[in-house]
Amino acid sequence: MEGVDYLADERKKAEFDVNEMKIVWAGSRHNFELSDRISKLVANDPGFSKEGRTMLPRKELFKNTLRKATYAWKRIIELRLSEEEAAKLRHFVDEPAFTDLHWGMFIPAIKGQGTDEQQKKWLPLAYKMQIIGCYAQTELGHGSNVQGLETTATFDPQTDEFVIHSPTLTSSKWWPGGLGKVSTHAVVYARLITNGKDYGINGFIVQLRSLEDHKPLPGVTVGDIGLKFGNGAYNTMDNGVLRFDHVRIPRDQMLMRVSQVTREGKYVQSDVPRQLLYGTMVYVRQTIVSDASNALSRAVCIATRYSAVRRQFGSQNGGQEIQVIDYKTQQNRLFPLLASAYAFRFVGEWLKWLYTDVTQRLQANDFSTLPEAHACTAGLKSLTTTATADGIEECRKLCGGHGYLCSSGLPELFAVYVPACTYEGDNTVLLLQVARFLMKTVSQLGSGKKPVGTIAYMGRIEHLMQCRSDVKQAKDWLKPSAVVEAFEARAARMSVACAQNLSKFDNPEEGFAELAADLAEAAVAHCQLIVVSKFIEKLQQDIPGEGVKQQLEVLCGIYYLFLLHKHQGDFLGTGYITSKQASLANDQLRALYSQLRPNAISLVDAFNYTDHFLDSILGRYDGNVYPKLYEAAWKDPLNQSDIADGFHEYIRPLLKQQLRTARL
Ligand SMILES: CCCCCCCC/C=C\CCCCCCCCCCCC(=O)SCCNC(=O)CCNC(=O)[C@H](O)C(C)(C)COP(=O)(O)OP(=O)(O)OC[C@H]1O[C@@H](n2cnc3c(N)ncnc32)[C@H](O)[C@@H]1OP(=O)(O)O
Ligand SMILES: Cc1cc2nc3c(=O)[nH]c(=O)nc-3n(C[C@H](O)[C@H](O)[C@H](O)COP(=O)(O)OP(=O)(O)OC[C@H]3O[C@@H](n4cnc5c(N)ncnc54)[C@H](O)[C@@H]3O)c2cc1C
Repeated sequence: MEGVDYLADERKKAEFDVNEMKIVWAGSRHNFELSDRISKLVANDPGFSKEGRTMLPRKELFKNTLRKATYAWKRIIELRLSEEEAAKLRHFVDEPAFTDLHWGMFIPAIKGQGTDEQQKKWLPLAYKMQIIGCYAQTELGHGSNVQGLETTATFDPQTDEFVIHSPTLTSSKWWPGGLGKVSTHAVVYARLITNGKDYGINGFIVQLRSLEDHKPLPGVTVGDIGLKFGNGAYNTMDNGVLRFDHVRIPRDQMLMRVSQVTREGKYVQSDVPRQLLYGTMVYVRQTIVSDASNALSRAVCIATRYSAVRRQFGSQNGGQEIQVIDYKTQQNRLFPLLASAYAFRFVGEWLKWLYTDVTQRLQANDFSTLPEAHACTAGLKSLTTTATADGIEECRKLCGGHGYLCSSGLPELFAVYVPACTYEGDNTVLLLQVARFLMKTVSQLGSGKKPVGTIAYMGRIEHLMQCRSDVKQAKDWLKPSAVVEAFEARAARMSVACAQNLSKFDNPEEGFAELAADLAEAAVAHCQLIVVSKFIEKLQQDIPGEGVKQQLEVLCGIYYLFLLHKHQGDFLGTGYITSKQASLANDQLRALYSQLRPNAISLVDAFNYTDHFLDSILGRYDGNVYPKLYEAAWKDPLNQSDIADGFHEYIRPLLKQQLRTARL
């Protein structure tokens, strides 16, 4: 029945002010109002309908995305939306498109690596979308190893140009989003060669297609790399392949903030660190951390609502069966994911602050916090995307058979999300970057250099190496100081153990390669400590709204106690807790699940997602799942006729043959 709220009883159980929680989730009242307004604007516009998306063949799917992306741009202009509003609109349109890379990487690369003059020339064109750009770094043969890229940019002093060339098959650019069929320009990363000397990787703005007829320019071979994982999903994006045959560009299209080549061909290194060339990746990794909470909360919202609607077993005297959300096993799989969505939200907010801070420092030529910013963005990108991709898949399983239907929204969400574990840095490769940072920190402990920021705990290494948990009863695990010390001691001990093992090798690089798996685990421990600490710090702020803070405390407790339970081998193995204390942590975790249960539906309502954005029958706000599932099945193209196409060709002869056999 339309108009009935099947989750109304669940909503009545809430012990907190949901509207205030919506503001906490959004980060501020301003953000809430902005998201609320723009998400409704998109949901109510038929131009942004998602109907039938997963059924479309690739060419139609792609054309439909072009239509939507350009329609979004038209609306942005007509409504005179600000940059912030436009970004929100693209987010709620909810379909990966070339515009993600244009706004998300091409423009930031020019901003971060271009000189003032270059920014003045290129940014106005890009902001008006008079040129469309992508970020062409990865090649067929190399992605993670940026120093191993093979494309060359050789300076020709005769003509004052760079010659961009793909010398081998493996040097073909491969993967850039928006490249395959749309971009007119790219920031291309290539080896800079001048006066016969190779100066390593640099960025260059290269025009690829004519602005008149969109044909590839002479010397440019460009196309799409082919179908990717899942129905619909990331196939809306034209990830591309690109080869250059001695393509000439003016010298001033080398991005020259980090280093320059003079008219005479002299290479000049600025006094900014070379790592700034990687600045766009730091920026995007930070946005990916914020996006993790979007994707995970979306899956959790679907699984939580459906778990309250779905009933199995336990009917007493002909009454209703039990809601599956009341099974402790369901809670133990679902509630830590709900808690993780909130945890990633808050660590994402903090990381945004850290990124803004490092950017301001860089502008003032203070490069001191760059290594920490790199370690935090790399590590948290790895941690949150791994947990989110795994979490979306767990949510699908939490919805039983119906989770496997595309109409649940979960298969497509997973297919779109899972490459986040690979793009913008493979998650293992990124953890090893964090491990290098940790090993460097440990090796400098005796030097008098005081560790600061997220690594400050290493400054208390002597205490952290020998302290023991003083937890005596389950509720002691609710004390923030007990928890932070536990996570600090675990992270510090794992790092120190790695450093001690590394010192046994004559060649440190050989040692690092041999111990890589342990090092990656130490990096995970460090990153989990950051997430836990930032959640606890959030709770120390003034949080208005009846019961809001209490709910966040429950979620925070679930987040860290679940981690403690899952990784208890680390906590026990490093000797910080006893098996009795581990068992008390588990008792407390179960108690928190019971506290969370009546609030579960309202905690996912606080994400304030429209049904359009969720695009899931199982996650509908009103919980009216079964009639809508039934209705959706009949919309499948297979059900357009009672007799399937192919019946006469294949099934009928088979049945006839069986009839003949039966007669024999
Ligand atoms: C129903 C469902 C529908 C749903 C629809 C949903 C629709 C949603 C819509 C949109 C979704 C939004 C999601 C976002 C969209 C994102 C789009 C995808 C974009 C992807 C783009 C890319 O992938 S671009 C390519 C990225 N490539 C990489 O990341 C490569 C990884 N490799 C590296 O980063 C590095 O090379 C390395 C870190 C591995 C280092 O290598 P190496 O050891 O060789 O080091 P170097 O010699 O180069 O340098 C060593 C030195 O530098 C320090 N360092 C390294 N990196 C950095 C850095 N970034 N910043 C600062 N410093 C750095 C390093 O620590 C070393 O320092 P030392 O002091 O010398 O130790
Ligand atoms: C959907 C999608 C969109 C993308 N968009 C873009 C884009 O717009 N622009 C762009 O330039 N690129 C893009 N990429 C490319 C992406 O950035 C790379 O795929 C990514 O950086 C991983 O590199 P790789 O493919 O070389 O993986 P590899 O490095 O080949 O990884 C393969 C395996 O080797 C392991 N491995 C590699 N090195 C090490 C090591 N040192 N130690 C231990 N293990 C190691 C990895 O953990 C992994 O298991 C995109 C990729 C995808 C999937």
